Amino acid sequence: MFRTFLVTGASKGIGLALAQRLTCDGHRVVGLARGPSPDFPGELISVDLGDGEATGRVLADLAERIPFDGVVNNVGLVRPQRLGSIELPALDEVLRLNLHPAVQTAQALLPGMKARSWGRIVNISSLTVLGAVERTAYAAAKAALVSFGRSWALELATTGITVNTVAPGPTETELFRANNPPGSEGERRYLSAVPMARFGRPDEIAAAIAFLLSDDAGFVTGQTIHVDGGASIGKSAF
Ligand SMILES: NC(=O)c1ccc[n+]([C@@H]2O[C@H](COP(=O)([O-])OP(=O)(O)OC[C@H]3O[C@@H](n4cnc5c(N)ncnc54)[C@H](O)[C@@H]3O)[C@@H](O)[C@H]2O)c1
Repeated sequence: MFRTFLVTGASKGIGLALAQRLTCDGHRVVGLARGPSPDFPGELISVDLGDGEATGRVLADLAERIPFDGVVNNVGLVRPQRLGSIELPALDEVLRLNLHPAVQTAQALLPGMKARSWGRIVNISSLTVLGAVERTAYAAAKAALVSFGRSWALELATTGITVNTVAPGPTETELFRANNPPGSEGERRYLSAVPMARFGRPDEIAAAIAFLLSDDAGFVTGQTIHVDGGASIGKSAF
């Protein structure tokens, strides 16, 4: 069955790879991002998801004109800060951009999904929920997304709407490279944490999300899938 999905942060990286994958599978994808992308395969709407009012207006319009079957809350922001020099406005900015749009999209699309008794919400978390150097705000926000998913899954359990989380490990995207340039200490640290000894590709993360959006995943809810080359189980000492 072909569906219609909304993807936030869709112009690059994991969001773009997901849009391409879903389109290849025959689905319709509407994306939200700050800027245009020549590679985006569907309707890409320009909005700053950090602007709650503008986001609310865009979502109200979309929910009215398009019967969405699901949403992938993919937009995210990292501002590396070490304990001792954490600035509260930056902490708030990271928490807000990772969390507010997820609540807004879920709430905007919920009435339509409930009316059709079918829906999918997938939140994109991160390996850093396990703890990561200089990632206080980011890791906390990503842990909150896992928690959102479990609470929403329970609230919606009898509605036909599932809610799940994908937690990528280090993945070759602009966001990852901006914080961990080639040859940096960060790159070395992340690589050494992945038993498969390589970074993920955006299409590998997209494949796990596509599964959770599918009819095949109809009995899966409240779960977190780690797509991280084994990083979340760690390297065996034996
Ligand atoms: N790349 C990794 O290693 C990695 C690891 C774990 C989790 N993640 C998570 O995966 C998700 C996608 O990350 P990515 O690496 O593909 O990022 P990316 O920087 O490559 O892409 C981010 C996307 O978000 C959009 N975006 C950013 N700020 C926005 C704003 N204020 N308003 C609207 N759109 C905005 C950008 O336009 C872009 O489309 C994020 O939630 C990130 O935290 C990434």
